[in-house]
Amino acid sequence: MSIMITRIEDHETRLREIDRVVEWIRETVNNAHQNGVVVGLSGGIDSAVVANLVKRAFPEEAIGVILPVKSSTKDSIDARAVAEKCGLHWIEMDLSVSHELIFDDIKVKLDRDLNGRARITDANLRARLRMSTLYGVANSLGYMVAGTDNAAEVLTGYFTKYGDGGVDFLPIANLTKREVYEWAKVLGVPQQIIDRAPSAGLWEGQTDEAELGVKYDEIDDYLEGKEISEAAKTRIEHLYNVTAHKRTMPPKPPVEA
Ligand SMILES: Nc1ncnc2c1ncn2[C@@H]1O[C@H](COP(=O)(O)OP(=O)(O)OC[C@H]2O[C@@H]([n+]3cccc(C(=O)O)c3)[C@H](O)[C@@H]2O)[C@@H](O)[C@H]1O
Ligand SMILES: Nc1ncnc2c1ncn2[C@@H]1O[C@H](COP(=O)(O)OP(=O)(O)OP(=O)(O)O)[C@@H](O)[C@H]1O
Ligand SMILES: [Mg+2]
Repeated sequence: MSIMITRIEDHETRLREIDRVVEWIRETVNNAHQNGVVVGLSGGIDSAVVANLVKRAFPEEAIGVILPVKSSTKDSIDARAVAEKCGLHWIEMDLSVSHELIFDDIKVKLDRDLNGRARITDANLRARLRMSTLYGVANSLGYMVAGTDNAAEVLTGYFTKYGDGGVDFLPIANLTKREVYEWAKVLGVPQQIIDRAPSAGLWEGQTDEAELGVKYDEIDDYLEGKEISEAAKTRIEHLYNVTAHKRTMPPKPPVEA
C-alpha cells in the first residue's frame, strides 16, 4: 500500500515538474516573439521527451522533423511512432544525398586520405546538416529550435558543436538520463523507444556508452554528487575538460589596453 502511495506521489511530482518546463518553453518562445517550436525527431528517448513537451507547450504550433542520413528505417519508424502517439505534426526529409555530396567533395578537395578522421567527419556533418535543416524550418515558420541535450550530455560535451548542440533552448538540460526515462514514462512515450539503447545513430552500431567510455548511471551519480569509481570520475572530468569550448562562446583576442 505504502509503495503504491509513493508511486502515485512520484508520478504527481513528475507531472508538476513537466508542467513547469512546459510553461517555461511557452514563456521562452513568447518572450522571443516567435510562433512555435521545431524539434528533430530521431526515434531516441531524448527527442521523444522534448517532442511531448513542445506539443504540450504549443499544441498547434509545434513540428517534428525526421532527418535520415543513411539511417536505419527503424529510426524513422520509431520517430513517427513518437510523433503520432503525442499528436505532433511531423515531416521527413532525407539528407543522405546532400550529405554524400558535401562529404565526398571535402575528401576530393582536400586531396588526402582522412584516415582515422573520416568517421567523425562524416558523423558530425550529419549532425550539422540536421541543424541547418531545422533552422530552415524554423526560419520558414517563425519557430525556435528545441535542443534535446540532457544534463549528462552537457556535462560530457557529448554532442556535435553547432550540430545537435546548435539550438535555441535546452528544455531537458537539467535532467539526468535516468530522469529522462522517468519523464518518458509519465509522458507516455512508446515502450519501443524506452527499450532502445541510447545512440547518436551516427554510424552503424554506435552506442553512447561505448563511445563515452563511461555509463550513464555513473554520469548521473556524479551529477547527483554520489560516490562513483575513481576511473569513472577521471573519465567524466576528462570529457568535461576537453569539451569546455563547446559550452562557451568562441574566444576572441583581448582588447588592447
Ligand atoms: N580547445 C578548443 N577550443 C575551441 N575549439 C575547439 C577546441 N578543441 C576543438 N575545437 C573545435 O571543435 C571541433 C570538435 O568538436 P566537434 O566537431 O563537436 O567534434 P567531436 O567532439 O570530436 O565529436 C562529437 C562527439 O559528439 C558525439 N555526438 C554527436 C552528435 C550527437 C550525439 C548524440 O548523442 O546524439 C553525440 C559524437 O558521436 C562525437 O563523439 C574541432 O574540429 C575544432 O573545430
Ligand atoms: N534521424 C534524425 N532525425 C531528426 N533528428 C535527429 C536524427 N538523429 C538525431 N537527431 C537529433 O539529434 C538529437 C541528438 O541525438 P541523441 O541521440 O542525443 O538523442 P535521442 O536520439 O533523442 O536519444 P538517445 O540518447 O536515446 O539516442 C536528437 O535528439 C534529435 O533531435
Ligand atoms: Mg539517439
